[in-house]
Amino acid sequence: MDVCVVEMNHSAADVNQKKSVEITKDKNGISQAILRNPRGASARVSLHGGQVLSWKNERDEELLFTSNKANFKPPAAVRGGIPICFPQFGNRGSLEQHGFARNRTWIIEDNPPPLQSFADSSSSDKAAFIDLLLKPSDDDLKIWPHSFEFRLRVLLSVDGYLTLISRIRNVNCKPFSFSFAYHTYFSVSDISEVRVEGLETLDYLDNLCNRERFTEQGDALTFESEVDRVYLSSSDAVAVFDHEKKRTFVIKKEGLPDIVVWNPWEKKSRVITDFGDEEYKQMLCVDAANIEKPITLKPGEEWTGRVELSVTASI
Ligand SMILES: O=P(O)(O)OC[C@H]1O[C@H](O)[C@H](O)[C@@H](O)[C@@H]1O
Repeated sequence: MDVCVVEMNHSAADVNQKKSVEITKDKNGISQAILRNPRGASARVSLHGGQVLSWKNERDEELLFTSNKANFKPPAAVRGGIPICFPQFGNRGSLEQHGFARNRTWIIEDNPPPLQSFADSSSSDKAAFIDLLLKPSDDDLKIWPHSFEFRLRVLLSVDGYLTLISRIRNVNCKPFSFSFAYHTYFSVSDISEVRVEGLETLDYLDNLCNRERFTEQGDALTFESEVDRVYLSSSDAVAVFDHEKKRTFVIKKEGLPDIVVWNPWEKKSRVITDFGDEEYKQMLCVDAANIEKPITLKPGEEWTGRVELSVTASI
């Protein structure tokens, strides 16, 4: 990777914060922010899509999946990491699949409006973080005629937790509605060794059955074929257990009632051009999302949706 260090101009008078964030360019010339914590964990966020492309623990192990066939050149969406789905999820609307936010170039915002502080480990005081901003272009307004400001903070805590906080403000003179997802590709050892807990007894919409509504019957979700579901109104914590890697991901969320679970399995993999045939084994998407009931913002209103990802060793 070609690295070109650019001086940041954070107004926050926090020297440690400045040291822990480096702005570089990738080999396609796209700016990216590298966040580091004192224990050696890191995260990499591309301005293309405002997309987290890497999250590593303190042993330098990658925790997110990115396809070997991913296309990193804009305006293609990058297959892996954490694409942002906004203002549409999937093909539930007239826009391109998953909306346009993941295909746009975001900017770094040096002085965003203050965020409410969180009392937990993701407190910005001790973390490395970057603030990004997306506003619609004139062309965007032609396909989605709603002025918005989308602020994304990506934050790596001292514990290595990765937190994404999205704030979407209506700066228009009429209301608008949108759907949203943090489309998170977790790296797993082998999908057949993975189970997801926290979804039991929930209703879900099955995208493989025309979004028909079913109720989850199992104690845990395991994988033997393609899964593409939107679990509705889940609790605010869901866990992904990876037996082989002895690793557990915990997804905690606020303002995001739904959870999408997706693995394309073998047959679907073959028709996705930026995805290797066998790569489905190494990934699982578990998205904190708001899909079933779109969010409506009146003029001047702001919505916040937050996800915190952590990883622990499991026995
Ligand atoms: O191929 P993409 O546009 O990135 O979408 C990848 C997947 O995203 C979500 O998980 C949807 O539920 C799936 O139906 C879709 O296949």
